[in-house]
Amino acid sequence: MWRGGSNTRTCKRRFFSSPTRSRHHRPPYICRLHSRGSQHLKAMAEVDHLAAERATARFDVEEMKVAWAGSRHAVHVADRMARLVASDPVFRKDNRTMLSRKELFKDTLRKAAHAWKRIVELRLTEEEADLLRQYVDQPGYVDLHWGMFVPAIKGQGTEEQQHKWLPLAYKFQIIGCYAQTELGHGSNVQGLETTATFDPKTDEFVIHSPTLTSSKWWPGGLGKASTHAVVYARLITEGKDYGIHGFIVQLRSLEDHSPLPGVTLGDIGGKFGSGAYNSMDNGVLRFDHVRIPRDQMLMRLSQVTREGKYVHSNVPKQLLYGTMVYVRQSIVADASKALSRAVCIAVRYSAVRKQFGSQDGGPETQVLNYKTQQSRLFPLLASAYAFRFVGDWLNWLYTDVTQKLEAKDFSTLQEAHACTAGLKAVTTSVTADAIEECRKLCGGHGYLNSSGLPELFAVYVPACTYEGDNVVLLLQVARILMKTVSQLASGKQPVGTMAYMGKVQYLMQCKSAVSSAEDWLNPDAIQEAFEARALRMAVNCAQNISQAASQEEAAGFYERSPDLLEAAVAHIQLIIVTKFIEKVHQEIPGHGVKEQLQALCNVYALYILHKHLGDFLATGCITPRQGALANEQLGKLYAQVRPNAVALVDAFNYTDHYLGSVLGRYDGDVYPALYEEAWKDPLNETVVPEGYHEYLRPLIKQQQLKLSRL
Ligand SMILES: CC/C=C\C/C=C\C/C=C\C/C=C\CC/C=C/C(=O)SCCNC(=O)CCNC(=O)[C@H](O)C(C)(C)COP(=O)(O)OP(=O)(O)OC[C@H]1O[C@@H](n2cnc3c(N)ncnc32)[C@H](O)[C@@H]1OP(=O)(O)O
Ligand SMILES: Cc1cc2nc3c(=O)[nH]c(=O)nc-3n(C[C@H](O)[C@H](O)[C@H](O)COP(=O)(O)OP(=O)(O)OC[C@H]3O[C@@H](n4cnc5c(N)ncnc54)[C@H](O)[C@@H]3O)c2cc1C
Repeated sequence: MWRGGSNTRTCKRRFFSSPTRSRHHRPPYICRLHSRGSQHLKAMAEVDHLAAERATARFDVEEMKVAWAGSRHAVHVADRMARLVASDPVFRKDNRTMLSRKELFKDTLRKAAHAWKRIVELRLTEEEADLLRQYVDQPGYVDLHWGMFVPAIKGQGTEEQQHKWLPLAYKFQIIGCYAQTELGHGSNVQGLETTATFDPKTDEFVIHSPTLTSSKWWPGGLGKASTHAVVYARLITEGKDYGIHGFIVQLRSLEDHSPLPGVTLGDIGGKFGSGAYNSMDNGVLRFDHVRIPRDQMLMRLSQVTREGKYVHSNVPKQLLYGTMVYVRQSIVADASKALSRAVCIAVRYSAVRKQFGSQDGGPETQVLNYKTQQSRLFPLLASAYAFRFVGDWLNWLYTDVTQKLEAKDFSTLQEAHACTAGLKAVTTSVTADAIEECRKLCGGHGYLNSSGLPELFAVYVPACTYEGDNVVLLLQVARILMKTVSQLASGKQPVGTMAYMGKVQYLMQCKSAVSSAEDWLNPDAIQEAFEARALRMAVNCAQNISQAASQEEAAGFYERSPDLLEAAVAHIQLIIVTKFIEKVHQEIPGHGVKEQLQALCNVYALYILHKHLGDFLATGCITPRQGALANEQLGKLYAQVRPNAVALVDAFNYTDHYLGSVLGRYDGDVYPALYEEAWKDPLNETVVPEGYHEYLRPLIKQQQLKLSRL
């Protein structure tokens, strides 16, 4: 009966109804856990398997938390919001990868509604509410509502339009998304096909999808949740096409959520990975001559009059792309969060995990002590800090540019575009690769969903594509670099992050003075090498483009685009290194904090130098011997980081709930957690699997019969 009987009865039922039998069949460790109950679990949680690691830290972790978060206030608020989420059962997420798409989506709606309820009940500030949503940690329509719909109206709507629409959005009386990308075009915004044709007879725009490829495709929150969208379409009036503009369009009834007449919409289907980004309803949308009032065109930058006359305000057209610039800078800030989560898991687990080295019966070696593990992991730890600080700086730049734009000063628009596009591209590419590297650093267990790493990777990796494909964005940076190089001859001094190019005479011929490994600890030596490499790569590209005299400049750019990509990366890496060096030069309170950040800054810079040694050598910035010295110094820095590694990831201040990883647990008690987690899998709900009677038993019986006939 037990073995051959119903296989749908659950283990849980059996365990409680027949303890003797269940104990016999249940894995021994689980029996022990259950018999001792929560008291035993609590006692286990009090054991800190990483205590010895924490004791070796040579700096004040609490002060490092402040340096990471930006202020004592930021640590405090983040702490409070993280705990609020972690202690609320509605925000449970450990079962997420086992939910079907429909269950996952409903769970997302539930969490979003509950988060909103808590935000209102507790009267949370905007800062607190943003953090609460971050710690809920499940992509959903609210990200696009707050992250793109509201900013698009703020940035491109007139005062009047903001007055009308923002209060509705703030109170969730409407839910909005950002509908730009189409089936046929994403990167090429100017190639979008949806039309918005003005009809002066009725004072309306007619929104239409003329082709299959003009179907809106990808917008998050569109598929099932949004009632409204900011739709990007070609504005046509008086028979003329004025290019892409934004329009607020209602999609669904506010009574029963059904699509409005002429609107066809739905979800575009399952995406990469289990759980992961499948909580988001990325959607498809088609319009069949849908009419909207004229005042639903976002009219801050340009207007259409009652008579149908097109009027463009005296502002750069690129302001239309403002929402993307805003989100790109947020994505840079987000990169350090995703990367630090992965690194936190990999560092803690590497300190717990032991392999080899106990021939004489002594303890095995912690894998974190292997030099190869350190050389793969510590640069990622350093990158997490580097991205954090460059993200803070980018946020400052964005705020500064926004204030200048308000005052009709457009001089820094190009700088904002180059920095947001380039940093978005580099930080997301590195982070996506780093999460996968952290998975490998955790060996086999990293491949389990319960490690948290597969889901983190699957959620994160589309960041390399959305908000601008990374290659397309780097080519934008390259174009600006080429423009800057070409202006050098005319004596125009570059500004902002391009200012170093003004030292062209010096940087084109300078030779590094480094003569010992320690010399690479000098920030001036690092800065000079990175500046010379970036400038020489850009100038080489510019020369190669202009030398192809038979070609148009655009054709030369096209031909040289792989090299241009590398020049853009070099320029962006220089910005990251520079901002890290500037951060370390500041006053940083707390015992040993500055020293640790100094070490991480050097790790970051010398790791990039080592990894891209070819660039540095090919451009003649340093000699092979100096390259070898940099690598020698890097090894010494890893040894310096080693005793501080666990404390450096503790400084991220992540709760176990937010990390969502049995390998990254704060207490390092990894093995019981892994073991317990396995038994939660739906496959383990029955001892005999579904399908046994259909497929396994007949197979085995058939073979037994054959054997018995022999
Ligand atoms: C929702 C997020 C919430 C919170 C954020 C927090 C964290 C984020 C976490 C998760 C994100 C969650 C979900 C993701 C949602 C994703 C949304 C999307 O993907 S929306 C769609 C995004 N689409 C794109 O990014 C398209 C990319 N393409 C472009 O931007 C343009 O087509 C491109 C710049 C490539 C080309 O533009 P084009 O007009 O064709 O011109 P050209 O290259 O010739 O340039 C002309 C001129 O303009 C300058 N320029 C270009 N862009 C900008 C800009 N943005 N700002 C300023 N200036 C710009 C360019 O340099 C050139 O100048 P010159 O004439 O040479 O001087
Ligand atoms: C998870 C996710 C969420 C999204 N959310 C939204 C949303 O909310 N709203 C929205 O409007 N959109 C959204 N998007 C769409 C996203 O913005 C686009 O997918 C993105 O801009 C890339 O465009 P594409 O898909 O057209 O890529 P393509 O441009 O077709 O890229 C394909 C390949 O061509 C290469 N390529 C393209 N152009 C060039 C060039 N000029 N030079 C060299 N190589 C080139 C790219 O590097 C890439 O390798 C989302 C996408 C994803 C994946």
